[in-house]
Amino acid sequence: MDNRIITTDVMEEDFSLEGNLRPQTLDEYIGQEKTKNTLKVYIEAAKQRHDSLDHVLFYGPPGLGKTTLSGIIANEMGVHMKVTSGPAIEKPGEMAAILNNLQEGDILFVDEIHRLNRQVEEVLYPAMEDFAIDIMIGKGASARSIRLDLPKFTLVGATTRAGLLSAPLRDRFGVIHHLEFYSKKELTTIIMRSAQVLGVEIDVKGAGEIAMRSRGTPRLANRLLKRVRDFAQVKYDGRITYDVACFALNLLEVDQYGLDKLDRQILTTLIVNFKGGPVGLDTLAAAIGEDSGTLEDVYEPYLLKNGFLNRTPRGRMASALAYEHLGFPVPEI
Ligand SMILES: Nc1ncnc2c1ncn2[C@@H]1O[C@H](COP(=O)(O)OP(=O)(O)OP(=O)(O)O)[C@@H](O)[C@H]1O
Ligand SMILES: [Mg+2]
Repeated sequence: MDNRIITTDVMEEDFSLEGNLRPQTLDEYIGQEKTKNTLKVYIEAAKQRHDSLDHVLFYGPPGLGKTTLSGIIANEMGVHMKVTSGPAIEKPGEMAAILNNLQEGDILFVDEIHRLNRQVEEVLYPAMEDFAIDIMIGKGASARSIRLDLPKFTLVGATTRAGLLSAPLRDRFGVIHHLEFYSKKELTTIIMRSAQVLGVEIDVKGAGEIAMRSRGTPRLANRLLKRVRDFAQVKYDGRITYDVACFALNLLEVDQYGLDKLDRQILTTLIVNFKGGPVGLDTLAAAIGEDSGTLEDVYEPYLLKNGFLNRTPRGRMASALAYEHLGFPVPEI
């Protein structure tokens, strides 16, 4: 169970937040400029032609705004959005029913689209390409397939693992966008906006401090903001300043780089027990009492991306930055 405050998974407390904090229009959506600008053009063009939008695929790490963007597209196009997810649809018939119930121009949002099973996925091929589904009627020798026309709809797919998407499915998306981690400046703007929505007083330095520790991820920025707000309310006068943000985030043990206790434990173990590595994934996982899959998928990516950890053919190694950040002397090479 991943119950760290810095998890990018959706936590229960996020639900009450996500509704109001989700931007509704492209102009309210902060960052991802390239994606935003191209989407703007496609939406405008489709609207001028009174046509539906091309199928869109968003991929990138959790909590960066894929679901949010999909909602914005529906909003800007003035159409309905039906939401489902890869693991939720088990049978081809279920997918056919969903498609059949769409109206002209509607958006079908499929989250975790890489988790659709093969047969369900195959229903999507003709649906995306020809706006039709093939349905089998009858049994045995008299079985035949009939083609059912669908309204022209837009499929918006989201995935955190683009590599797991099959080629035939990927090729049917006209527009593919990779969402990037947000800069500190963008996250600061997002936090200022969220604070306004929540009715919390905050200054730019306070927002900046939360932004710096949010791992480039808006979901996390909003969650940390909410936690810091609680401290501000109980321990201070309710206003979030730099000092209040530092105080609260230090108590939550989320440091200047957004690393938490477990991240630091991984690096410390690597440095102290294994002389900085290289050490195999399994050995390191056993030393910190975690399973190696979780270590690899959940904890490692952020450490790798930010240069605390290096992956070599002989195993994991702590970087000079890791030594410095944790206050160990950097070894001579
Ligand atoms: N560009 C943005 N500006 C402001 N807030 C944002 C932005 N992107 C995301 N958020 C906020 O971050 C939260 C998470 O976004 P969202 O649910 O869209 O992420 P996601 O990429 O779909 O994540 P997952 O992969 O876990 O489904 C939302 O509550 C939303 O309010
Ligand atoms: Mg989502």
